[in-house]
Amino acid sequence: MNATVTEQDPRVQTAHSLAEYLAAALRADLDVDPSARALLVVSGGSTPKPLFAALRDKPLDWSRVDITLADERWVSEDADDSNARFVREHLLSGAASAATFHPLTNAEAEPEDGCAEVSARIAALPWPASALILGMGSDGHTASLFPDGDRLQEALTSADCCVPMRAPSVPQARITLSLERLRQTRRTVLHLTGTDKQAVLSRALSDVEAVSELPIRAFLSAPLALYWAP
Ligand SMILES: O=C(O)[C@H](O)[C@@H](O)[C@H](O)[C@H](O)COP(=O)(O)O
Repeated sequence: MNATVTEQDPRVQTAHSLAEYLAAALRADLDVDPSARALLVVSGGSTPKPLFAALRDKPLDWSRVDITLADERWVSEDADDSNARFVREHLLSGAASAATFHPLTNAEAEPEDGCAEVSARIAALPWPASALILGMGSDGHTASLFPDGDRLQEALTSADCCVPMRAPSVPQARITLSLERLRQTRRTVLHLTGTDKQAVLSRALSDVEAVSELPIRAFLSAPLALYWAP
C-alpha cells in the first residue's frame, strides 16, 4: 500500500483553528438577535496574515460585522506598513468584504491632533467586542503599548478609547486603543509564533517584571486564549 503523507505547516494549522474559534464567536454573538452587530478587533504585524486568509471566507453574516484595529501606525492608508492596508488586502476580501472596517487614522498630520476624533468614532462601535486578537513583540509590547512608549502610563490608565503613542524603538508615531478599551471584549486571544515569543511569554508569566516593562502582562490576569505555533 502506498501511504500518502501530508505535512501541515503548524502556523497555518494554528491559523485555521483560530479562524474556526473566531467564526464561532462571531456567529454566537450575531445569533443573539437578528439586529445584533458584532465587533472584531484585530492586530497588524505579520502573524495574522494566514489567520486572515483562513477567516475571510467563513460562512457568517459579515454584513453585520464591524472590524477595527488594536493599534495603527500614523501613516496614510496606502503606506506599506499601514495596518488598515493590511486588513483591507488580507481580511476584507471574499465573504468578509461585506464587513464594515473602521480605521484608526484620519487626515490630521499627527496622532496627537487626530486622536480625539478617532477616539469618539471608535467608542461609538458596538462594544464589548466579540473578540480581540492581540499579537506581541519580542520586547513584550502588545497593540502599541510599548515599554518605552511616551504615553504608556496614560494608555494603561486612561478611560479614553484611543491614545497617541511614540516610542524610540519604532520609527513611526502610533495610535493605540487604551488598556481599558482593549479589555472591553468578550474574548481575548493572544496569537503568537516562534520560540522567541514563547520565551518572552514565559518571562511575562513568571510574575517578576512589571506591566510597564512587559506590557503583555496587563492581559495575563484575565481569561486569555493562547494560539501559538513554532
Ligand atoms: O501593528 C502592529 O505592529 C501590532 O499591533 C503589534 O502589536 C504586533 O501585533 C506585534 O508587534 C507583533 O508583530 P508581528 O506579528 O509582526 O510579530
